Amino acid sequence: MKQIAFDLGASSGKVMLGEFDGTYLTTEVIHRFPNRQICVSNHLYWNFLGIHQNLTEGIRKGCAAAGGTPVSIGIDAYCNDFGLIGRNGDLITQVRCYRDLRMARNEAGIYRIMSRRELHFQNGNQNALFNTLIQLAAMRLEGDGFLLEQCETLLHIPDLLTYFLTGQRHSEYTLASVSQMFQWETSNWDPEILSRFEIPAKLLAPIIMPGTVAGVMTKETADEIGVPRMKVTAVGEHDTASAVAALPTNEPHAAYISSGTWSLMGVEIPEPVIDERTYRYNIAIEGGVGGRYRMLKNVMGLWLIQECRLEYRKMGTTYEFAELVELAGREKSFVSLIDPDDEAFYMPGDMLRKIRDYCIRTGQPVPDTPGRFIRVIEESLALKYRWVMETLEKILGYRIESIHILGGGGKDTLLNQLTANACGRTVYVGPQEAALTGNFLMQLQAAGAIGNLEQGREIIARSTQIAIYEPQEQKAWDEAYEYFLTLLPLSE
Ligand SMILES: C[C@H](O)[C@H](O)[C@@H](O)C(=O)CO
Repeated sequence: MKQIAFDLGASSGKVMLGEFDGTYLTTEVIHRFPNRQICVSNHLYWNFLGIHQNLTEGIRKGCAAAGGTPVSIGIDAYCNDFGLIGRNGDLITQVRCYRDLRMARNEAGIYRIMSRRELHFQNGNQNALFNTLIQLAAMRLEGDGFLLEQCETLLHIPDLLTYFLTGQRHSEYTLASVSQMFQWETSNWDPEILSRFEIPAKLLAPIIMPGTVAGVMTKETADEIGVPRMKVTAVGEHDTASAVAALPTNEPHAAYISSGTWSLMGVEIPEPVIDERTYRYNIAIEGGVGGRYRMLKNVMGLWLIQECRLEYRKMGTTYEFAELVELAGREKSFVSLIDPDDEAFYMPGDMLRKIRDYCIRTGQPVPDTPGRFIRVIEESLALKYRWVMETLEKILGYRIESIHILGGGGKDTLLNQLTANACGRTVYVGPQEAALTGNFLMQLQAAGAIGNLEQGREIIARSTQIAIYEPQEQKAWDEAYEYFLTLLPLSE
């Protein structure tokens, strides 16, 4: 049984062909392309049409490589960003990037409508300016609310791509669950939030669960692409949900780090936990596949390195990611540390200066070579993971036994080892194409090839090479952690 999976990250997209023979899942990347937010007159956008073109290109290549019609295709991407469909079925708005400044410009006004606290207790989502709700509120406050009245449907990126393939308008559950407009009790849109923020309920599409069929490619689209018509399956369309689905274990006390542009560190829980501590530490409760919930914290992640790389490229030197990691590996430990989630690091641009300024502000030596900058970032990320792990342990009341690094960030072998050292836990790395792998699992479930997530995870454990890192140098890391804690804001 062959399937196509499409995964869009904030720095790249990929299409994979997967084949399940009843025991093993084998996968092959058949198309990849770069992705990045585009700044025009101080607004940040995604090149949605380019993304769509790469999807169709990937489907064409996938069908050719499959040597027949694949059973289905599944689409996942980062969350929150959306397009609005007008009365004629067209895409009316550009797809903005979640880092766009319009939310920061309107922050005070937005949280006057409903406070951060009230919002968190309403559905447990993290308070973040990138949430769909906050983007919509900013649109209204900047005078674009008429679009919400006039347009027919809001669709998140994977749902938007599915719509252009099938003509069907749905809101996939895992994406809806992180929009800050979802209600757990009814598994539907939250009428209280919609009314307070004046979001017309008709704008939001019916919710569809992962592992079900979202539609069939229209004849026109199939002809346009030049492929046979095939099913589009709703997978865990939030890439993090798909990545977590691909955990190669059924161990209940394992933590995961979905590692890419962001590092999403968390655990799976059987029921949402929303309390003073999840509010205080801004821990998110998000919907997962297989009836699970994802309790996690966003850590700034490899974005910091991606942005440094870009700075070096602008200055005339192109470093491969692995090259930077190798340079960092040769540097001395714990010269300077940063809080990776300091708000200074959120927006694109000028990352080297921002790190330099942070070190000056906190009285630490200023890094002056690529290796030193990356060392600072990697050690700081590893220490932030420890803070997240300990915070989750306190809230959940159990010890996290192991950490699984999922996604492309697992290629960073230095960070894998530093994570084991900082957290004092065995770190398991893989699958590196976790979102795509989890995407395949939900397609297999929809096709009836697997019965449940546990079974799917056993298949992944059999089919994937998992690298193992054991903790080292515990005493030095404990000391560094003591200092690191002094850098965190008081609420942490
Ligand atoms: C804003 C981020 O995209 C989001 O929190 C994260 O969950 C994600 O989707 C990572 O790709």
